[in-house]
Amino acid sequence: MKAVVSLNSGSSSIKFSLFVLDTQGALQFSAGGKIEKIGIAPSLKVRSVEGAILLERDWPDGASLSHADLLADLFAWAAEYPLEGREIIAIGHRVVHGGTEFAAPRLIEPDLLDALEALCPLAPLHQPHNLAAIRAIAALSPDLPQVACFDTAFHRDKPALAARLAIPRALHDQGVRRYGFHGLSYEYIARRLAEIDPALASGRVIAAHLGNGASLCAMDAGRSIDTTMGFTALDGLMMGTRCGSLDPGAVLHLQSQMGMSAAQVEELLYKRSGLLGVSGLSSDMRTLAEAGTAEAEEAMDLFAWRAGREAGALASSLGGLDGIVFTAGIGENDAAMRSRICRRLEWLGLEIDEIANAGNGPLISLPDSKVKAYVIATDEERMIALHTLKIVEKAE
Ligand SMILES: Nc1ncnc2c1ncn2[C@@H]1O[C@H](COP(=O)(O)OP(=O)(O)O)[C@@H](O)[C@H]1O
Ligand SMILES: CC(=O)OP(=O)(O)O
Ligand SMILES: [Mg+2]
Repeated sequence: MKAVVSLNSGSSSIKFSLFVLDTQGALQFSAGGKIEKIGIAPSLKVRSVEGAILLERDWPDGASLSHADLLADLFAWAAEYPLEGREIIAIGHRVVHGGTEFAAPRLIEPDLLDALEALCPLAPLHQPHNLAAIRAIAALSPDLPQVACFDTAFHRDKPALAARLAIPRALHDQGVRRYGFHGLSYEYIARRLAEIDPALASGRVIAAHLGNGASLCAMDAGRSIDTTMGFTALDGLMMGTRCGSLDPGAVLHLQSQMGMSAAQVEELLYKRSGLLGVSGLSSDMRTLAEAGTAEAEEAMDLFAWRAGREAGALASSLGGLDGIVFTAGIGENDAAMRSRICRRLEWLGLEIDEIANAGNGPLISLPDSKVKAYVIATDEERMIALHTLKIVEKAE
């Protein structure tokens, strides 16, 4: 039986899935799992389709373990995994930045890898890990087709204004423009919403991907017309360790008046800001929710305030709002944070159903609410597998 593997290296997690092709040619989930809390205390869990735990590991003192260290462990386990007649025909990867050139999934070739390498400075928490995984697999199985699926692709056709930064035109032409990320997640959410609530899916919806990386996407009839991340995945919402939108004057000040180098500013804004920076405690929302300190509380308040503010901006881009969909680690699991954000959107006509919200939905707005709210689990791995299959079938 043919099978496809998806690998999704996020900033704080590595998610992976094995899908098999059924007799109709549809992809069926077979097994998968994730390594989470990378950089804090990583843990790995792999489950079969029946829910049986195939592997569980914890590294309680593993703050120094890198994506590469953990991937090596994962590959060692995967090499022993009994395929039982399943033949892996391709591996698909989430590649966070496709730049101006790559707007659709692509079969990986050495030239492509070199071009994607050049984009590493624009996604330092992601792109190097994405490419390292591709190179590691190419070394282990040089003949296995690998496919790159870009997080930027879903936003490619947004209106020209939403892509432009207010800087000299020549820089836009050189690629300094707003791209947008989390596209595989938004593409999946757009499809799922069309199945769950087709009327809403054809309207004006904000999808809120709230994980360690966090962004919002304004979708008009399922297409991205605006998003909070821009040139890099540093823009927009406050995140686990990233600052989100920041006065560029602050960056100039850090460099010219406080003597920080470009590398130090990069480290500060990508790795020591966001929830971690404001709480002084952790980048992980679960830890903050249990902390009970004033700083942790303020970090969570700021997260909700910023999400409400950016949602207001996207509602303006959409010319109104019919619904909001929460997804990713925080969006799918953190009822208290969803409630805080929804209450900030009451002025748009959103009335949250606190009981449904406490049960994680899927519908978490009251029946008379003018704006609907849903919780929908994202599945970037399935989206990657779908794209990968299409590319390898085309190449055959
Ligand atoms: N049950 C939960 N309750 C609250 N927050 C959660 C829960 N599960 C995961 N999270 C939060 O989700 C975030 C990680 O999201 P995830 O989408 O897995 O990250 P990544 O962006 O690395 O893929 C962390 O802040 C984590 O605390
Ligand atoms: C683009 C991005 O921020 O991804 P992640 O949520 O995996 O960190
Ligand atoms: Mg993510």
